[in-house]
Amino acid sequence: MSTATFGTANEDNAHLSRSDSRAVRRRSLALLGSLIRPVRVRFWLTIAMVVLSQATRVAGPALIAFGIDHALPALRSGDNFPLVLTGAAYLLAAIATAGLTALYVTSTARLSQAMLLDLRVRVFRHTQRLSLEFHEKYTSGRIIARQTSDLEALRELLDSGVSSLASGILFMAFTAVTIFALDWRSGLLVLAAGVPMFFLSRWYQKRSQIAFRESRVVSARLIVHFVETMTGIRAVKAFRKEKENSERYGKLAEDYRLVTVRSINLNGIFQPGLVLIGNVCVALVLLFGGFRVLGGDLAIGVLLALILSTKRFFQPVDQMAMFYNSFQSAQAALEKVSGLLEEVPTVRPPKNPVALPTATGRIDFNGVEFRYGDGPLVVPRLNLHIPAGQTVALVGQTGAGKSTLAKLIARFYDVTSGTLTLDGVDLRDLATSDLRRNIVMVTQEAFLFSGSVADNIALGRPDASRAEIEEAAKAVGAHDFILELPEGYDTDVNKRGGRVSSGQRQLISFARAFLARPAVLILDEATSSLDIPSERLVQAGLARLLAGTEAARRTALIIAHRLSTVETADRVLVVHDGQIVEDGTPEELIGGGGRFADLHGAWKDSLV
Ligand SMILES: Nc1ncnc2c1ncn2[C@@H]1O[C@H](COP(=O)(O)OP(=O)(O)OP(=O)(O)O)[C@@H](O)[C@H]1O
Repeated sequence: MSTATFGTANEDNAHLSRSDSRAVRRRSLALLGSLIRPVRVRFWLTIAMVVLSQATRVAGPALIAFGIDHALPALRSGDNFPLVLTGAAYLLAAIATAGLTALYVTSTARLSQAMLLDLRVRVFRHTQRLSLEFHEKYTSGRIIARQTSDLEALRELLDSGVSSLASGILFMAFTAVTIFALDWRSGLLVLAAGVPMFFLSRWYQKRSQIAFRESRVVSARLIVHFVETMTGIRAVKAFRKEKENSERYGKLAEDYRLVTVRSINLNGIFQPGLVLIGNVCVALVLLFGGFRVLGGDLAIGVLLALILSTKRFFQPVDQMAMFYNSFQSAQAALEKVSGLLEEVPTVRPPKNPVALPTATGRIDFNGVEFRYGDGPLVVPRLNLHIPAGQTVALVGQTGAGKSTLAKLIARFYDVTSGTLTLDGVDLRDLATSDLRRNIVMVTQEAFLFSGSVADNIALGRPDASRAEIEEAAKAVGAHDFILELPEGYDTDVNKRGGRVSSGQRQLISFARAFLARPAVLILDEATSSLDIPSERLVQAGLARLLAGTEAARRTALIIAHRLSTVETADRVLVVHDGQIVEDGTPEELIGGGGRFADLHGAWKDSLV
C-alpha cells in the first residue's frame, strides 16, 4: 500500500486514485475477514439457512404452474391426488420459508452483534495503545466519530443489510433458474434485463462511493467540532465564542446535509431506474408469452407462473438498492476504521524487556537528540546526568523544551538519537510495567476519572488498602478536606473536577503519586493561579510529596513555575532551545548573574 493511504493519512480525501481506492478496499475486506473468522461456524450456518429459505420461497410459482397445468386436468378426470400433493407441498414450502427466515434473521443479528462487539473493543484498545504522538495530531473528536457514527453505519449493514442482500441475490438466482426451467426463451428475456441493470448499478456505485466517503469525512468534522466545543465549553464562554462556534457548526451541518442530499438524489435515480427495468421486463414476458399461448406454444399455467416469477424476480431489487446504500455507507466507515486500526504505536513495548523491579532513580541522557515526528530538532544533543534521589527544578521560558524533556523521561516519546537510561537501562528496553511503576508523571491538569476519591488515589497502586490510601492522603495534606466532602473518601468526583476545587484536585493527584512510590517523580507544576490558602496547601503537599516517607528520597524532576518550589530544589536546570544553559544549586545560579538570576529577580519582585 502506498504511504499516501497508510493508516489515517489522507483519510479526509474522498477522491482516491484507482490503486489507492483498491488498496483501501483490500484493507477493509481484510478487517471484515478478521471479524468473521472467530464466528465463521455461525457465519456459514447462517448462509446455509439463507440459501435454504430462498430455495423454499421460490418454489411457490412453479407449484402453481404444476397445479394449473397438471393437477387441475387430473382433478377433472377424477384423480385428486396431484392437487392434494401440490397443496401440501405449497404449505410445506411456506412453513419452511417462515421457519428458516426466522432462524436466519435471529442468527444474523447475533452474528452482527458479536462482530461489532469485537470491533468496538478492538478500536478502543487500539486507540488507547497508540502513542501520545498520534493522539496529539488525531483529535479525540475523530476517534469518537470512528467509535460512534462509523460503527453505527456498520451495525446497520450487518444487522439486516447483509442478510437482505444475500437473500435477495439468492432469491433472484433461484427465481431465474425456475424461469429457465419453465421456459428458456422468457429466461433469456429476464437475463437481457441484467445488462441495463448492470450499467445502472455501476453508474450508481461509482458516484455513491464518493458521496459516502465525503459523508463520513463531513460527519467526522461535525462531531469533532461538537466535541471540541463541549469539552472546551469554559473557554468558549470565556472568549464569547458561542456565535462563531454556532456559525461554524451551522456550516458543517449544512455541508453534511448537502452530501446526504446528494447521495439520496443518486438513490432517487437508481431505485426507480431498477423498478422501471423490472416492469418493462414483466410487460415483455406477458406480451411475448401471450402470443405464444394464443399460438398454442405455451400452457396458460406456465405463462401465469412466468409472470409471477418475473415480477417476483425484480421484487428484491428495490430492497437491495436500499441496502446497497447502507452497504456503501458501511464500506466508507470500514475504510476509516481499518485505517485507524492500521496505525502503529510509535512508542512500542520492548521485544526482550529488561526487568527493573526497584530502581534507584538515576537518569542519564547520553547524546540525546529529539524531534517531534519529522519536525525541527527540539532537543539538540543533550548530555545530562541526574543522580538518584536528587530534586531537580527545570526552569526556562515558554517553549524552551521543559515539557519535552519530562515527556522523554516518562517515555511518552522515544528519543530520536542517543540514549536515555534509568539506572543504566535504556527506557526502550525497560518492561512497560517496570517503567510505569518506577516513573510517574503528575500532569498539570491533575485529571480525575469518574469514580470515588479513593478510587482516584488508588490509581497510583491499585492493590493498596484503604488505610494506605488514607495514609497517602494524610502525607500530602489532603486527608482533612477529603473528610469534609459529603461522603469522604467515597465521594464521587464528577467528570473534570465537579465539586472538587482545582487545588484539591492537585492534592488528590499528589496523593496518587505518593501512593505509587515511584523511583522517579515528574511534576508539571500548575501555572493556574490558586487563591493564597489553596496555594499554600498545594505547596505544602508538594514539599511532603517530594520528601517522601522512605529513608531514601526519590528522584524528582519539577517543571517549576514558582520561586518557592525552585528554592527547595537541590539543583536547577535552566532550559533554553532544548539545551541546558545553566546548571547548579539555586544559590550558585543566583550568584552567577545569568538567566536564572534574572528570573529569580523578576520572581522576587512579583512576590510569588
Ligand atoms: N506535540 C508537539 N508536536 C510538535 N512540536 C511540539 C509538540 N510539543 C511541543 N512542541 C514544540 O517543542 C518545543 C518545546 O516545547 P515544550 O512544550 O517542551 O516547551 P516548554 O518549555 O515545556 O514550554 P511551556 O513552559 O510553555 O510548557 C516548542 O517549540 C514547541 O512548539
